[in-house]
Amino acid sequence: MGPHINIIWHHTAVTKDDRRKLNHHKSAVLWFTGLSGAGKSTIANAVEKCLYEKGLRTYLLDGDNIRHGINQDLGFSPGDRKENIRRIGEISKLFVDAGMIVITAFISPFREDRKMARSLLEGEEFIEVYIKCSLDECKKRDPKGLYKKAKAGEIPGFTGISSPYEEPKQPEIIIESDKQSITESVDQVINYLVEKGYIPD
Ligand SMILES: Nc1ncnc2c1ncn2[C@@H]1O[C@H](COP(=O)(O)OS(=O)(=O)O)[C@@H](OP(=O)(O)O)[C@H]1O
Ligand SMILES: Nc1ncnc2c1ncn2[C@@H]1O[C@H](COP(=O)(O)OP(=O)(O)O)[C@@H](O)[C@H]1O
Repeated sequence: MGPHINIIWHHTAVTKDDRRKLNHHKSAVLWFTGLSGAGKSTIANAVEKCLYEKGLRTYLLDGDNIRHGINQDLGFSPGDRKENIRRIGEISKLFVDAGMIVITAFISPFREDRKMARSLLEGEEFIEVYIKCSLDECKKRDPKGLYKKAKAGEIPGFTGISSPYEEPKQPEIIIESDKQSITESVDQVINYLVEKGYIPD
């Protein structure tokens, strides 16, 4: 018997659908995944700004920021990354329930962990966005100098260098950030949301 044995789900008087109606748009999570330096934060911020300017309700969960707060107890072992992604998945679910468009920007390198995050949400609420960028280009960009440190052996288990990144097999959106501009990437995400009926045109 687990610790949940005497805990019973309480249905709320105001529902997710009620909150979506109030917002005039659907709620979902845009789950960005990709190597360090691929452009997750840059594109996620630009997408959020665009959605905000359209008057839509959004919230951005970004790797570095979350690791300063709720996930400050976690490191980068596979087990800690799994727990990181599980918590982000649960937090995303709460925001989706609140009627918002959530954007997450985490490396989330393991397919199984992303699958678990997807399974927490309903059908079309989880939109996987693969920020595809060659490792060479990420190393060249190295916006935080982390690849340099990893190469010098100063960061153990660094994704792409000494820890694997498992590419998504069937993401809803693929952004090739080493081939397309930030503006093109933002348009691609917005067009997807409009075409699939998440947000009004
Ligand atoms: N070992 C190791 N591997 C990868 N990344 C590392 C590591 N140590 C620190 N960092 C910095 O932490 C950011 C990644 O955190 P995430 O929460 O997105 O990682 S994960 O999804 O749990 O794998 C990552 O941010 P981004 O560069 O924005 O991706 C790095 O700045
Ligand atoms: N086409 C592009 N799309 C996204 N980022 C780009 C692009 N071209 C150059 N960059 C730069 O690459 C870096 C990506 O860093 P960041 O967004 O922090 O990546 P991540 O969050 O994936 O680690 C930024 O300095 C950004 O300005």
